[in-house]
Amino acid sequence: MADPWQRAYDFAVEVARKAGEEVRKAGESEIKIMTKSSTVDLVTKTDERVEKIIIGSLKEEFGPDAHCFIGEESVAKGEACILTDKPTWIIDPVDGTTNFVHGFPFVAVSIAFAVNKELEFGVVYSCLEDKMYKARKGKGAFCNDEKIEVSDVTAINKSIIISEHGTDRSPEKVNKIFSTMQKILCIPVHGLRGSGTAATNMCLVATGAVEAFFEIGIHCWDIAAGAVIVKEAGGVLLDVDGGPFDLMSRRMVSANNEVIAKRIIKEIEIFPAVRDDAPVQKQ
Ligand SMILES: O=P(O)(O)OC[C@@]1(O)O[C@H](CO)[C@@H](O)[C@@H]1O
Ligand SMILES: [Mg+2]
Repeated sequence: MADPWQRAYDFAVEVARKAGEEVRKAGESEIKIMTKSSTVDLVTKTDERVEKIIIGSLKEEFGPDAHCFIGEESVAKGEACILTDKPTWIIDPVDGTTNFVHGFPFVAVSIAFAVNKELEFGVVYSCLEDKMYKARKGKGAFCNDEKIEVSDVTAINKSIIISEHGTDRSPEKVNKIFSTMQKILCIPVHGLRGSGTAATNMCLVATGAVEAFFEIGIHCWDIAAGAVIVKEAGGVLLDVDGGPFDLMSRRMVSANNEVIAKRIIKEIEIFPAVRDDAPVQKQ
């Protein structure tokens, strides 16, 4: 049977490339920085403009009401962040906005597509490196059209692990994050890393450059596309407590295999994160 979402998948790759070109160009001129949830949660006009370009292109191609959208900047402006059974695009126009404003060379456009709450495909365009990562459910994962696979390492002490520290700098959370990192570092692992973009971090798991990436505090738009890419590259996704991965929970361990994932999970100090789909508190 023909793949019902092939056209959408191919179009997502085109749109991600176009969006990434916009981000790349915008990085060459002066960037006006604004903030969102805290003084270190940065956003720029480029994030907003590129999200509009992506959603506008998808609506033009598939019809204005055919699909639903969850976009980082639309949610920041008050749109709902609820994943239903309807075909839904999950978009982060600039993953790694802090990197973007500083010229730190990892910035990604992340576009995923879910139907019946199941991720069908994901596209991550690491636009400064010009690397197009993509994966379609059941059809493997690719970087610039070359098949990619997770590493086959099962020894945690031969691994590189990625985590990030996020934009919530409350001392209790920062303490838990660094305490977890310290424990993992002292297992010891070969190294700890962080690119500053969850989407790119997941692609690094998918290519086998690192064994795992975990984080509490990420959003669905940071990881939806990467989740398909990791899985299709042969990796695993789990919750930070070892339970099943839940896209809206803001907690995730992605790894090359369950042995590595479960060894990391032993060390993770869990702290609360408000779900992406939690009802918005009225003031
Ligand atoms: O706002 P942005 O640039 O899309 O989010 C960037 C980001 O670094 O924030 C998360 C929280 O630490 C990351 O892992 C995520 O990818
Ligand atoms: Mg992001």
